[in-house]
Amino acid sequence: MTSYLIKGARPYGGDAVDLLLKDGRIAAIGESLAATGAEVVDAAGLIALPGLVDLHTHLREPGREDAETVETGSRAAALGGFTAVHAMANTDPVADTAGVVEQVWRLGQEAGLVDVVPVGAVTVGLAGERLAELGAMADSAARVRVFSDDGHCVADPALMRRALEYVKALDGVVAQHAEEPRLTVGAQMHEGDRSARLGLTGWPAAAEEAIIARDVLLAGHVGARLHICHVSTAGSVDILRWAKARGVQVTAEVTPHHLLLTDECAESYDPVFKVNPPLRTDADVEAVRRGLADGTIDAVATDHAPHPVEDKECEWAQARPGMLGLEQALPVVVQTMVETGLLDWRGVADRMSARPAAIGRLDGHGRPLEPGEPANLLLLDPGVRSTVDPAALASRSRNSPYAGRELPGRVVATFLRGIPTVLDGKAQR
Ligand SMILES: NC(=O)N[C@@H](CC(=O)O)C(=O)O
Ligand SMILES: [Zn+2]
Ligand SMILES: [Zn+2]
Repeated sequence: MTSYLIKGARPYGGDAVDLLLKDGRIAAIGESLAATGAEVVDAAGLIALPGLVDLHTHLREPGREDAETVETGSRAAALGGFTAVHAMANTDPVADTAGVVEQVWRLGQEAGLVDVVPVGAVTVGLAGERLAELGAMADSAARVRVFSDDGHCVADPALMRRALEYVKALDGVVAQHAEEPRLTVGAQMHEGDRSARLGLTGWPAAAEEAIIARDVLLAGHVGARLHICHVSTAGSVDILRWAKARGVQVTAEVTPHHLLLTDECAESYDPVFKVNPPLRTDADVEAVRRGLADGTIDAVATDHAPHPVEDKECEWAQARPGMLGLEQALPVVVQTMVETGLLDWRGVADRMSARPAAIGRLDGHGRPLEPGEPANLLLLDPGVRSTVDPAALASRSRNSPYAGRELPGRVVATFLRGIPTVLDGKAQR
């Protein structure tokens, strides 16, 4: 097995050191380490961070391989600096049995670019009626710990309570797509002055906040872990802060797009900006940034949602919701959280690696850059700014909301258990 000597990298943006990667682990960190047969990687000026962990990725396989596959999504993830991604369950067939989650897990191992960790559906077929085989998925080779009907809300409160009781026994977590469906019938964008003026049906903030309020009460009552997907409103952050202060075991994520973009994007009527939950107001963006900075929101998760051209290059109302995120997640966080002074590099590592790994109960990911730890890490050039070209992305789909935008920071290399999945900005397989 080849070993690698990374020369002159700056762990967490600190002083330059060498890192020796051997047998899948960080063998040594120090000044002027001897190469002794290791392949040398010049990392002068580059920041080293633990490999990123995504709690929320849509890889579309099985069923929509025209939009993405486990392999193409894994490549996009590695290029974004990720070493593990959670693959959402809203595939076709739905990942609601041990058989499907094991298939996705195996495809991830075969691609070999990131650890693909399947999410199991909460209900059979995401239909919201009967619980899926949560225990069988947890006991399978895929070792599922995160359960979600994402794309749909587990709207029935009695079923949600039952799901929380089951996952508690499995040391799992329910990741809720918080959307009260009766309040979002036909919804197209954030409900406010703009939706009224544009003549698009609104998705009120209260549809998200009502479910979060309900579910933190249920999680507190049951004593189970609850995770809130893609938090998008200031009111949601307030409710989470209240619930955490009361000791409820709730965690939450925010997407890169909700940290950067607002409902102003809908003025273009370009469906690339159509997403669930919708892009919100400036005040909401400010609130989710502050919530991420103070830890009320635990993690950044991409909600990478590839869609083929025919589902996105059409009329707004006909378009499917969702946008790409894996390859630009770190640059967006650098722009919105680091360049604004809201997070330092250790904070980025915490919100994009350590905490998501802990929520997903992943061994071997989210660990600090220290000798003896698994060699899952990335090297970032913080000084480079580049303009996003959707045609150059590794994803099979092109629906990036950042097309034509200049963003800071470029992932130069990613290592998975000591082996480069990305070098010189290029995927290694
Ligand atoms: N975010 C989206 O707008 N779409 C997601 C589903 C989801 O995350 O709710 C998708 O699967 O396309
Ligand atoms: Zn969702
Ligand atoms: Zn999603």
